[in-house]
Amino acid sequence: MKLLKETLEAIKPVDEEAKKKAKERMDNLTKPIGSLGILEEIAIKMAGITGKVHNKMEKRSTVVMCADNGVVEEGVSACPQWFTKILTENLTKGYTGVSVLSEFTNSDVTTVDIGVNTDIDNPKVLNKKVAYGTKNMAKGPSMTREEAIKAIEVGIEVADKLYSEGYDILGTGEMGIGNTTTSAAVLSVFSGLSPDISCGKGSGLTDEQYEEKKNTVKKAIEINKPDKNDPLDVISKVGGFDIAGMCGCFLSAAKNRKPIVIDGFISSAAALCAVRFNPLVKDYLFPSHLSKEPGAMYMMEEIDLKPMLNLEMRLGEGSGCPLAFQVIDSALYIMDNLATFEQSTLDRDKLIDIR
Ligand SMILES: Cc1cc2ncn([C@H]3O[C@H](COP(=O)(O)O)[C@@H](O)[C@H]3O)c2cc1C
Ligand SMILES: O=C(O)c1cccnc1
Repeated sequence: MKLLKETLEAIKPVDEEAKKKAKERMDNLTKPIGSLGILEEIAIKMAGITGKVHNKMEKRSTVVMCADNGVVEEGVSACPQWFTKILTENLTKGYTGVSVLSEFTNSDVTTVDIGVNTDIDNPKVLNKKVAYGTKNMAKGPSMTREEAIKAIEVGIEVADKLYSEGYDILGTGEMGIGNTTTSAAVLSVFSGLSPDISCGKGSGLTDEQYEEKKNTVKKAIEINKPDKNDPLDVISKVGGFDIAGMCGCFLSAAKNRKPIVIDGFISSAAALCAVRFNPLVKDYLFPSHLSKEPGAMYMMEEIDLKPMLNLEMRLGEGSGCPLAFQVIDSALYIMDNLATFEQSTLDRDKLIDIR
């Protein structure tokens, strides 16, 4: 609990003065004011985080938290549970979507076993196992409160270490069969939305299985009665080790005054938990894309953030993060390189601000 407590206490607001200076420069670049939309917002937000108008995000990694979910025994995923272990190992071999996109975008993947239900003997997988999978949340809490704290602290430790090694920006991803079910439960608890709305078909379900998935989430919430005002209670009762670990990464980013990227539905569930721990965390988060999982839109609304892309992706793994790194690079490059009105010998006063 010490690390979590210290981390939460160390989170401070972003640098508003730097944001103001960044906005002034952005509005003085040769373009109609606000015309580069979210790219402008990204560059200004980054200034608030780093305290500098000009920024470069050269060293980047997507941290993939891998864990099994006991709720899989309710038949909430079409995929067998053992897929988790194989897919976790595949992350280190370059066989997954996030691996390929990371290679393409010159970024790393950090694979963490935070709770896969079998041992993984692979030096490229960080062994941070809290337990061999969670319990079935449809029958009782996913994990103990102590395990939830431990898993969040694993996430804080992993991200703290990466930032201290010189990573400029991190992304968050996951691997764990059944984790769209836990994420839907987290969303329903915090938002009050019915599981009929928060649940999607995840990696694929028949209509009949989909109905069962909704019933399972309803049952999990009914049995456990998570307290929406206590994120630790929500994570331990209806969350997963992957969600807890990613939540820890978000908290670490805010503590270290570093940027961090949200991927899809599951990563957003973890971001929502982090924001509920401390609302200041939001200013350190960059949502990459709007997942096609239907609950993703509500997740974004709940966190109150706007994703930068909509590519109708629904893969998870952190696959949106390497793409977001490219968009962020573009935004920062604009800030550095677009000519000012003065350089362009144009008169800014002739423009009308329609934002
Ligand atoms: C081959 C394959 C690769 C994946 N990569 C990510 N996921 C995604 O699907 C899983 C969640 O979906 P559900 O809740 O329906 O089980 C997670 O592992 C997530 O990362 C995958 C799923 C599959 C099948
Ligand atoms: O958006 C996601 O993260 C997602 C959606 C479906 C399946 N797995 C992950």
